Amino acid sequence: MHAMTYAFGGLGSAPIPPDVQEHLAAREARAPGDEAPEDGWRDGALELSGISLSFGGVVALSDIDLSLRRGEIRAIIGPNGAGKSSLINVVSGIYRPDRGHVRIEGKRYGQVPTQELARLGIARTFQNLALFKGLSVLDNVVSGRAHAVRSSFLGQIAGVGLSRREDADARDRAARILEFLHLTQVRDRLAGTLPYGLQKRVELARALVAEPAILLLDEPMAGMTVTEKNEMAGFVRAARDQFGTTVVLIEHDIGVVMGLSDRVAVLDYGRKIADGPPDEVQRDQRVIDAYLGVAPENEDGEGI
Ligand SMILES: Nc1ncnc2c1ncn2[C@@H]1O[C@H](COP(=O)(O)OP(=O)(O)OP(=O)(O)O)[C@@H](O)[C@H]1O
Repeated sequence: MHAMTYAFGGLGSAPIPPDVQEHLAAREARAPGDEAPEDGWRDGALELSGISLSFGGVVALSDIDLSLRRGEIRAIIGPNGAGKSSLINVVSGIYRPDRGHVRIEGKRYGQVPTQELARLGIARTFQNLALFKGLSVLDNVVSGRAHAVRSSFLGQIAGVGLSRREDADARDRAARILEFLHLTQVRDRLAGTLPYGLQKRVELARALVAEPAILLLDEPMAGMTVTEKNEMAGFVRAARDQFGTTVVLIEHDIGVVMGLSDRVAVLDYGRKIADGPPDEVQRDQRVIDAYLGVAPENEDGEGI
């Protein structure tokens, strides 16, 4: 059998370490339905049913249903204030919906227990950078393993209370994720000194080192140059391809969204107005009216 490799379509490749191969094999071996299905639950990674959420008189989300297949990249798009971040905040347990529930791997929650997010297999990045700017890139990424070690993160940074085995394991995994995301060269730099695009990539590394089944990305390409966006899109796709991660992506750059996503859900004033493959969604008149503003095809019939 040939060795598994990380492939980046033109960005190079690296061998997949044995423990990651084991992780992938275990995930593949898990039969659909192993997660104690409840009333009609099938083989999805994440499901939102009838989610409604208001802030005072402002309706942020209205009766949202959303079902994610394992390993899909699912974009959530829509105008400013449409409810995209609120949706991610419901999935990550920051907001409790007024109505509806979230199912993660078949288990149903009125409010997702946010302190147990990592244990539930969910990691997220934030719209605004949330790195420890005064720590090295490596230590930032190691902090993404905090859920997996017994000692506290502060103890870990201080080098106190962390078993040598835990420390070695966390650093080893962090180093491999840094290699996966082509960040090895900057691993000892203070995170706050890196260019913005690289800091966003370090955030992705910190989320991925937790080996999440579901990755929530809130505008991971905001403020990036075109080149940085393309690189980031390549890394998100590579993570999905290599680890089977299910990705929820909030992104305003329609070109990136349409090129990267398997399916796209569109929100407008808290309602879901479309949900389907990119080519279908970008031709939906309601989506054009509410968000895209222009027809997706130019006179030559080429897509955007
Ligand atoms: N914590 C909050 N308190 C009060 N109102 C809120 C809160 N969070 C969101 N909202 C309101 O809910 C609505 C949806 O906001 P949300 O941030 O989810 O939209 P969005 O689609 O992510 O927007 P953007 O693209 O600008 O980030 C908006 O009207 C917003 O003002």
